[in-house]
Amino acid sequence: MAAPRVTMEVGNDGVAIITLINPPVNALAIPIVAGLKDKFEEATSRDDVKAIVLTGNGGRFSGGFDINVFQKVHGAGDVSLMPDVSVELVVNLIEDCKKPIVAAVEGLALGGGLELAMGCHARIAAPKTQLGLPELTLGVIPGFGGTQRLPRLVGLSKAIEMMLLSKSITSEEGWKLGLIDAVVTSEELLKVSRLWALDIAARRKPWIRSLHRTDKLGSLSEAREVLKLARLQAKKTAPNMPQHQACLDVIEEGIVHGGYSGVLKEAKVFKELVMLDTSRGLVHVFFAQRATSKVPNVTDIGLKPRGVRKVAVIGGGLMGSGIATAHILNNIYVVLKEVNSEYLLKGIKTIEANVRGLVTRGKLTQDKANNALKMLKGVLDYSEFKDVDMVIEAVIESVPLKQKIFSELEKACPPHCILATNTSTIDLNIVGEKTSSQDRIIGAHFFSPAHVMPLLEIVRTERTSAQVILDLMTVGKIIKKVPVVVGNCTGFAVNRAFFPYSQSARLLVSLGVDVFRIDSAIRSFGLPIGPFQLLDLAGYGVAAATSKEFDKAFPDRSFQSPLVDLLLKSGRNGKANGKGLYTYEKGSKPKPDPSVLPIIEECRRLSNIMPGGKPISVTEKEIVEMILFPVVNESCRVLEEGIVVRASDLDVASVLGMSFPSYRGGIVFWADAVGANYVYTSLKKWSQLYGNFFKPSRFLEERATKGIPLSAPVSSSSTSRARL
Ligand SMILES: C[C@H](O)CC(=O)SCCNC(=O)CCNC(=O)[C@H](O)C(C)(C)COP(=O)(O)OP(=O)(O)OC[C@H]1O[C@@H](n2cnc3c(N)ncnc32)[C@H](O)[C@@H]1OP(=O)(O)O
Repeated sequence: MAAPRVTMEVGNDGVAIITLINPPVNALAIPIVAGLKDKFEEATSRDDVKAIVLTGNGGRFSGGFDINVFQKVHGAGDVSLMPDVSVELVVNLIEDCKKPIVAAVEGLALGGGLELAMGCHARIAAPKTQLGLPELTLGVIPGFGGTQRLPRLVGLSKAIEMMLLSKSITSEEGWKLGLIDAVVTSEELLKVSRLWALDIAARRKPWIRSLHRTDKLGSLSEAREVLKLARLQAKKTAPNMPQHQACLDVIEEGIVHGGYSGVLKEAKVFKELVMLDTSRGLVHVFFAQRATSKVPNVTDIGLKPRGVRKVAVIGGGLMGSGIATAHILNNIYVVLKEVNSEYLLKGIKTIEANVRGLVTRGKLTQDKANNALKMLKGVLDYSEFKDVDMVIEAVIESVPLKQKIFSELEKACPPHCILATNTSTIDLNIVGEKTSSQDRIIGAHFFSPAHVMPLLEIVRTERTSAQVILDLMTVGKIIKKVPVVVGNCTGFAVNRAFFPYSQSARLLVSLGVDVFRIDSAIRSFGLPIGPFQLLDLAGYGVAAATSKEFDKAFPDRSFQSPLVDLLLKSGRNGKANGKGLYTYEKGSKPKPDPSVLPIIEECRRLSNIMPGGKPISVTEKEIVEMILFPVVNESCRVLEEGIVVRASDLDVASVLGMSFPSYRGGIVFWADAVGANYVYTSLKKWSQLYGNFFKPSRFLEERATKGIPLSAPVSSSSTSRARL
C-alpha cells in the first residue's frame, strides 16, 4: 500500500485542491497531519492561489484521527506522541487563514475528519455523507476543536446529543441544521466547492469562522440548564466513564470564556483522558472487533463469499423468531418452519412484535417495517427448502430431534446450502452425526434477543469448510452482527468461559453472601445487571438445563448449587412468571423480594459449606473478583485449547455477548490489566479455602509465574489444531 500522503493541485481558476490520501478511510495519521500543515502553508503563501478546497481521496473524506496513534500512546505511556493539530493546524492554518477554505466532504467525515471540515469556512457535502464525532466511544473527547465548533454550528442540544451518544447524522440532516452549506451530487462536489471558495474570496458568500460564532448557543442561563440536564443524564447512562462529564465541562468552558479558551481546555482534557484505562480498554475493543474479520485459512486464501438470498429458520420460538427478524430486517428472504399452525402463528406474531417494537422505539420507519415483513413466509413442511441458501435450526436442545432434522435437511435442501444450528451447548459433531454433510454443518449461535444482541458466535468443527465459514461471516455482517469464529466444545467460547460466572455467584450465596449485594457489586463494576437478575431473566428451567451440561462436561470444577431447584420447587420461574428473586411490576424496576430469604437459608443449609457454619465476610471488590476470576480461569482454558483464534476475540465476545463493560476492554484485557499473577494467587488462596472450583488452570499458573500476559499468543504446538 502506498504511504499516506497529502497532495495539492492548483487549477487555472486559482483554487488549490488539497487531498487526503490514506486508504481505506483517510485516517489522519501523523504523516497526513504533517502533510496538511505543509500544504496549507504552501497554499497560503503562493500568489497564484486565491482559495482552497480540502477533500479526501476515494469517496471518503476522513474517518478521523489515526486511532493507531492512541495505541502507541498507550503502549509507550507517552502523550507527547500526539501532534498539536487543534491550534497549529485547525485554528492557525485553516480557520485563521487569509484565504478562504471550503471542505468538500463525501462518504464520511468522522471525528478529527469532521473537525477539520468545521475549521473550514464552508462545507459542501455529497448526499448521504455520514457526519459525526464518535470520540467518546474511544474514551476521549473530540480533540481538534469539535467540542467548540459543533455547538456553534448545530446548536448546543443537538451537538451534545451527537457527541455524548456518538450519533452521526447524514449530510441532508446536517444541511438542515446548518453544519453543511450545500448538498450536491458526488460528480458536482469539487466543482461547486471550488466556486463556493472563489465566491467567499470575492465576498459574494459569507466568510465564516465557526469558533467566533455565538448565535446558536442561546443565553448563558439557557446553556447552563441544557448542560445540567445532560450531566444528570450522563451520570445515569455512563456512570463509570469520565469522558462524558469531561466533554460537558469543556463545552461549558467555551460558552463561558469563549471558543478559543474552550479549544485550549479541550486539548488539555483530551491529553488527560487518552491516558486513562477507559481509553485503553475502548481503543483495544475497537481494534479487537475489527480483528475478528481476519480468520486464518478462511479469509486469507482467496475465497469469495457466495450470496445468501433465502434463509430457512426452523423453530419459531424466542430464538428462532429473533433470528428470522434479524434477517428480514436486512432484506434477506426468510422461510419460517414450525410443526403446526398454532406454533407457526405464534412465531410470526413474535416476529411482527419484534419489528413493531423497533418502529415504536424510533429505530425503524413504518415503510421499512412493512418491507421487512414482506420478506417473511411461514411454512409447515420442507417444500420451500429446495432453493434456500442457508438453514438455521433453532429448536429445543434435544440431540435426537436435532439429528432427525439435520438428516431431513440433507434431503430437502440443495447441495450448496449451509446447514447451521443455533445450539448453545450441543457438540456439532453429534448434531450432524446422521448426515454425510459434515463440511456444511456449522454453529450460528445468536444471543437473545437475537435481533438486538450484536454477537454472532460462529462455531466450526474440524470438518466445516472454509467457504461455509466465510459465507456465514458475510451473512453475519449483512445482518449487522459481529461474527466471531470459534471452535467446537461444550458451551463454545462465550458460554464456556462464562459458565463459572453464575456458578461462583451461587457459590458465594452458599458461603453466606447476600444475593442482592452480589448483583449490586457486579452492576457497580459495569455489567448492566447482576448474575441473579440475569438468572431471573433467563428463566430457571434454562439455568437448570445448562448447569447440567457443564456439570457433565467439567465435573472437576463445577459447583452444584441447590438454589435453582429450590426456587423451581417453590413455584418461582423468574421474570417469566413474575416470581423470581426479584418482584416484577409493570412500569417499575425489579425489586428484591424479601420472601426468598427462607429459600436462600435452605440453600445454605443444604450446601453446608460456610466455614464454621458462619457467613464469610467479603468486600465489594472481593465479590467481583470471586465471581470474575473463575471466568478468567476458564477463559485461560479456552485460550489454551485454541477455541478462539486470538485472545482479543474473547474480549469482543465477552463485551458483545455478555455485556462485559467495553471500557474495561473485555475479559482477558481486564485480567491482564489486573495482573495474571494477582488473579492466580487469589484463585489459589480461594481454592485452598473453598475447594476445586477456584483451582487455577495450568495455563494461568504458567503465564502468572513466567510473567507472560494472558493475551500473548498461544504457541501452535500447545493448541489443539483440531479445533481451529
Ligand atoms: C482528535 C480527534 O478528535 C480524535 C479522533 O478523531 S478519534 C477517531 C474518530 N473516528 C472514529 O471513531 C471512526 C472510527 N472508524 C469507524 O467507525 C469505521 O471504521 C468507519 C465508519 C470509518 C468505517 O467502517 P467500515 O467501512 O465498516 O470499515 P472498518 O472495517 O471499520 O475500517 C476499515 C479499516 O480502517 C481502519 N480505521 C477506521 N477508522 C480508523 C481511524 N480513525 N484510525 C485508524 N484506522 C481506522 C480500521 O481499523 C480498519 O482497518 P483494518 O482493515 O486493518 O482492520
